[in-house]
Amino acid sequence: MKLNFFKYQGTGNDFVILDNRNHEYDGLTNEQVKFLCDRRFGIGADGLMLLNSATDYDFEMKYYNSDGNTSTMCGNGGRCLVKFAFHRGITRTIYRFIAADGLHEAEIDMDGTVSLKMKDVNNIEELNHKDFLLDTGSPHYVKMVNDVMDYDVYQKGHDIRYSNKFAKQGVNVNFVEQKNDDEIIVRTYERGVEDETLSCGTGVTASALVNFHNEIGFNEVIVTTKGGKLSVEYDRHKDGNYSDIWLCGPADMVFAGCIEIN
Ligand SMILES: N[C@@H](CCC[C@H](N)C(=O)O)C(=O)O
Repeated sequence: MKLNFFKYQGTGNDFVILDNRNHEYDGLTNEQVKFLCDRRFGIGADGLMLLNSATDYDFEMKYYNSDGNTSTMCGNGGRCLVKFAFHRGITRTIYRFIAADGLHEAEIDMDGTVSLKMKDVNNIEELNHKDFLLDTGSPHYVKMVNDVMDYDVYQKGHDIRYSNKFAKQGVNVNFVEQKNDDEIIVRTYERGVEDETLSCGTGVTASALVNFHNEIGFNEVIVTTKGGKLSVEYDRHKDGNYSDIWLCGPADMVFAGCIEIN
């Protein structure tokens, strides 16, 4: 089968995207997804997305990790898919699309920045004063550390991800250093890639929520990742819940091509 693909990246979190509005790629197998994401034998990416058509929405986002399995929400992927939809002629002031965790809204700014509204977050489990567990569309473990750039993200991330508590469902593991009240650095070990990626949108969101600077009301946290900067805006409520969470940053096409797969 010949496949027309598009490669996008959002702060270095990279994705193969297929336009599946005419159901051309409905039969894609997990093995084929794994092959397409392979950095040596395939195109190379952290994940693959299908742009599906959807009644009542602008489109549907279907997400696969690079291990070939479908997964939950991907924040950087969602932002890239909105830019892709725009490039494919779906132009909206506010996009409304459906993903594994429900409805998302998104906007593309004049400078090309894509802002994506994430699901509300109601439960943050504080394991101790440095370790937290929450779901921002995908499950995330957030660990506050010092000198995150010198941290062994692969080994420590792997240890937590494969610990008894998470062995079955898996978890993404974020290591976070606080720079200022409203600035953090985040490195993430991603489930389904089973390695560190340059950036993880749902992980950046989770890390920013844990690091609020205003206990009640509006917060904006600037997040540095290995692949660039993102910002996360949100409202924190007195019951500790979060709403109006927006993940904002660049999302760009890298290249497009055609590949033959078995
Ligand atoms: N890179 C993503 C997260 C993708 C899903 C994750 N690997 C999982 O399986 O939970 C992001 O930008 O959020």
